[in-house]
Amino acid sequence: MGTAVDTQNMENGRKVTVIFVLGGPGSGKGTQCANIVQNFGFTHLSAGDLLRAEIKSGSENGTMIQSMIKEGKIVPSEVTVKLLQLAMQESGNDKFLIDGFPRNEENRETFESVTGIEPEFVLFFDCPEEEMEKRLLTRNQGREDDNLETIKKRFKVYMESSLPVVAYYSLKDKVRKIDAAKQAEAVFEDVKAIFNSTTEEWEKVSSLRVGRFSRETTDAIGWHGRLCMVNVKGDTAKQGAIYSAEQDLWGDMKEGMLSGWRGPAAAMDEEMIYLVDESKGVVRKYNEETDGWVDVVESDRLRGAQQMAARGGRLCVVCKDGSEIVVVDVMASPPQMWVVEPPQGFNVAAVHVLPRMSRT
Ligand SMILES: Nc1ncnc2c1ncn2[C@@H]1O[C@H](COP(=O)(O)OP(=O)(O)OP(=O)(O)O)[C@@H](O)[C@H]1O
Ligand SMILES: O=c1ccn([C@@H]2O[C@H](COP(=O)(O)O)[C@@H](O)[C@H]2O)c(=O)[nH]1
Repeated sequence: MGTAVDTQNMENGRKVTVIFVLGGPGSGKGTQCANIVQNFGFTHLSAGDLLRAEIKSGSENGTMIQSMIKEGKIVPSEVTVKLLQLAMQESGNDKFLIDGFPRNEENRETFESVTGIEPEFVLFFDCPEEEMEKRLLTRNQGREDDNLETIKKRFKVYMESSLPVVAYYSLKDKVRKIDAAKQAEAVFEDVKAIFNSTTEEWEKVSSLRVGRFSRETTDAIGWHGRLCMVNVKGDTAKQGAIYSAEQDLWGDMKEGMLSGWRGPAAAMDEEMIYLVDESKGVVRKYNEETDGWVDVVESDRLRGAQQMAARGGRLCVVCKDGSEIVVVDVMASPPQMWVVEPPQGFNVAAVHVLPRMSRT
């Protein structure tokens, strides 16, 4: 394990991420940790589960741990920290949810000083006592401590010893509080929002089959939750593939969509794909049912179109080497077109349409 000397959050030379998951007994920590593991690639280490496994293993500490758990008391820090360290080393992962620990200030100090690890943040499940009591009494997992007498003791220890740990991290702005009284699915929506906003990482998706796509210039367009990619925009032979984000699957692009992809393209609000046939100066839209492209409007101005953005019923097409943008209002009947020139001495390098662009 790392030490607190000069490395932080290092374990055997690798950087580790630790999130403490705290909350009262029965607040739903274990339930949500299972969801997080499935969605965000963490390893779940429940301190309580590790202690219970230690009892079962017949270790010399087993009897002491068992009586502490029965009384709802906190097992000495060195025992729990050792079990956590070992589990981290054995896991092979570098991202851990440590559930139900630290339970008091001494646990926290021991963990930080022994491992040199500080949590990325603390996920705190806030739940009223009556709700937690109801959940524990109906948990039905054969736990010796899920009886009213021990539950009351656990609540007392939680209030007196565990909440100060939450307060400590709160002062460090590390607490992410969750309303845990909601239905489990709704709680997970809130949990997801926290993880999505804090884990700024690229997630790997399934690979495109090797050789399917040559590494030429690629157009990639988001459309109905899919990503449509072609490797050449113009009139020449090209390859196309479609990735479904929901299924995490790549598939072939339909023949008509691919063969008609003859210039810059853009999806209007992810719904309708438009393109400009750069050699003919024709705006077309894609019809999924017929797998064909339908002419919308034609203009010499659009010949040689290079880039396009679409939003709010309008297309902005970069033409003439960036010296003009042709705006096409495809919602008007018939479609309207006008030219916007960049300031004198400037050329358009890229075009994006911000959400506030309106149709009026
Ligand atoms: N949001 C929820 N609404 C209703 N029941 C829930 C909810 N979340 C979990 N439960 C149920 O409540 C019980 C306790 O949940 P869980 O074991 O996840 O809590 P915990 O915080 O890990 O408890 P402990 O600290 O005692 O280990 C379980 O039976 C679980 O199925
Ligand atoms: O860090 C810890 C975690 C747990 N305990 C003891 O185990 C029981 C059950 O814990 P759960 O988190 O509910 O599974 C708890 O009441 C403590 O007695 C501990 O001492 N230290």
